[in-house]
Amino acid sequence: MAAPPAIPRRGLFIGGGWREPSLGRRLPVVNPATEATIGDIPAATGEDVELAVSAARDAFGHDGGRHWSRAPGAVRAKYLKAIAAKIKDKKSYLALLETLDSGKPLDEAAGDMEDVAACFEYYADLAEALDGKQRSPISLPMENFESYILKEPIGVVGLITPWNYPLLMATWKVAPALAAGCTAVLKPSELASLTCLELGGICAEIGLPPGVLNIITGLGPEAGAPLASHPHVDKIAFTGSTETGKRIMITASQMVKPVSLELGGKSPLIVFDDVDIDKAVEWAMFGCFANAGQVCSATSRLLLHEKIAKRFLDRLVAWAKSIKISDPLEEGCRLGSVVSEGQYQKIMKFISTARCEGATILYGGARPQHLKRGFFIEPTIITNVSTSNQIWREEVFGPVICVKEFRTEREAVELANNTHYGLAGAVISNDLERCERISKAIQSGIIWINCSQPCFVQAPWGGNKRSGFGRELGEWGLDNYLSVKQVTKYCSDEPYGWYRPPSKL
Ligand SMILES: NC(=O)c1ccc[n+]([C@@H]2O[C@H](COP(=O)([O-])OP(=O)(O)OC[C@H]3O[C@@H](n4cnc5c(N)ncnc54)[C@H](O)[C@@H]3O)[C@@H](O)[C@H]2O)c1
Ligand SMILES: C[N+](C)(C)CC=O
Repeated sequence: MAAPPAIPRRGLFIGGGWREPSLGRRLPVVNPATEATIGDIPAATGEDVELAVSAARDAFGHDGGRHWSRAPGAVRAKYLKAIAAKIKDKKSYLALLETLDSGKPLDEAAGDMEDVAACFEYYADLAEALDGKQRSPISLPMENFESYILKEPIGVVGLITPWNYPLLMATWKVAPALAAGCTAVLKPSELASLTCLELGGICAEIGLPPGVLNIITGLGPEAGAPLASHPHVDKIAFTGSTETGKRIMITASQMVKPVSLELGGKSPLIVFDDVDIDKAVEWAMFGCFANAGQVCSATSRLLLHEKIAKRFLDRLVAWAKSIKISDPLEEGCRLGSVVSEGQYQKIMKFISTARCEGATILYGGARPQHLKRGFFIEPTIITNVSTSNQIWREEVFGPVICVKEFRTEREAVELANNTHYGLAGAVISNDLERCERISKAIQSGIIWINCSQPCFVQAPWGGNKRSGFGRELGEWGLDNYLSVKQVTKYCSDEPYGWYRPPSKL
């Protein structure tokens, strides 16, 4: 087992340096796998938000934007590549910090750090390519006019992120925002901020111009809300719960401020009767038990064809029993703790409500007996679920899967769409035409065929319905931070000729 590193004591990262929070307050960092307090983070308030936004605004306009916002994309790409290189150098250390902070298995945290570096590299390439996309001409129906497009950074952006993939979710916003030429204030979740603060250290090491990225930690209402409502923040990009997303949208609407929202989900996985059962079971497990089910796109509603349901569930229970649940630093751990005591209590309440509403806890539903401390929950499989049950309707954000059977393809699609959410969906079948039909019929932003959860930086990510709007990743992720300006030129020597010239006296 890897030896835990000392937790660095960081300040807020503002204007390229570290600052103590204005009110001098700090929040404890608790390792959810041991319940021990291992450090603390600064608790920013409105005063700190002011400083961070002002630093970002100065950096945006500094020297007429020549050093950042109006610099060639190739200049910004150099910094993004340098950040990626540092992330790679520090991968093991950052993964350890992420695990200690969030409870996720060390193998998963290491994978996240690889994805973080890849995301910075990807947006470095898009920043470079942006230069070639400037002044792209628009074809017009009148020859005495010429028009072209400028893609400009939106300005100062507020980036508010959750705890489930702390550095990765921050990177999905920071990398494209910086690639576009924006300057940013990042507010990570108070439940897991350590690696985001380390990103501040990396920015200082590589010499990112001061104020281009500012990182303020603290509570949502105290640090996130003033950022969302700040009149000098030009856009808010938010990932988190649907409830907080609604609040952000209301606040932003007062200033007609653009928002992009990546919110919760309750995604379906449909399994037909023509599949290799063990292969499908593994995807069902990965779809809902990876990261202890704390995944926005978790396929937490499992729809099984009635012909295979019994066999499938027997195998699912057998596979679930074999998951190594342990301290997330232990080698081979596949289920760590959930992020906090609050999240543990919330998940347990979902399970007890499911039981009270008549559902069956087929497997799990409790703390694993061999782990006396830490916020661990067994992988939990719930059957006899009705579509009116809370466990069917609401996002649990824990290692809990609920199951229903279906007879026909139509019934499967109806059940899949029986949700206010629309982030993702998955189908497993050997009939690829059927998979294509279902891909079109499910109302969500992402569909997986014969798998669940793989995520690539090149492909768009985002939801429909109450899972939010806007798309991150890929070129769509860059567009989130660009404003499109039309420039139209009159290019004839002739007068326009709409009005008669005044008669000469
Ligand atoms: N769609 C996606 O891509 C995606 C990805 C990851 C997580 N999520 C969702 O995130 C949720 C879990 O994350 P969470 O518990 O951190 O969500 P949350 O909404 O509680 O918090 C998210 C962030 O918002 C901040 N915040 C809280 N109240 C605020 C306020 N009033 N004003 C401004 N900021 C405020 C928090 O401090 C945190 O930084 C789940 O619903 C999950 O599905 C979605
Ligand atoms: C796509 N993923 C799993 C990294 C983030 C969603 O919570």
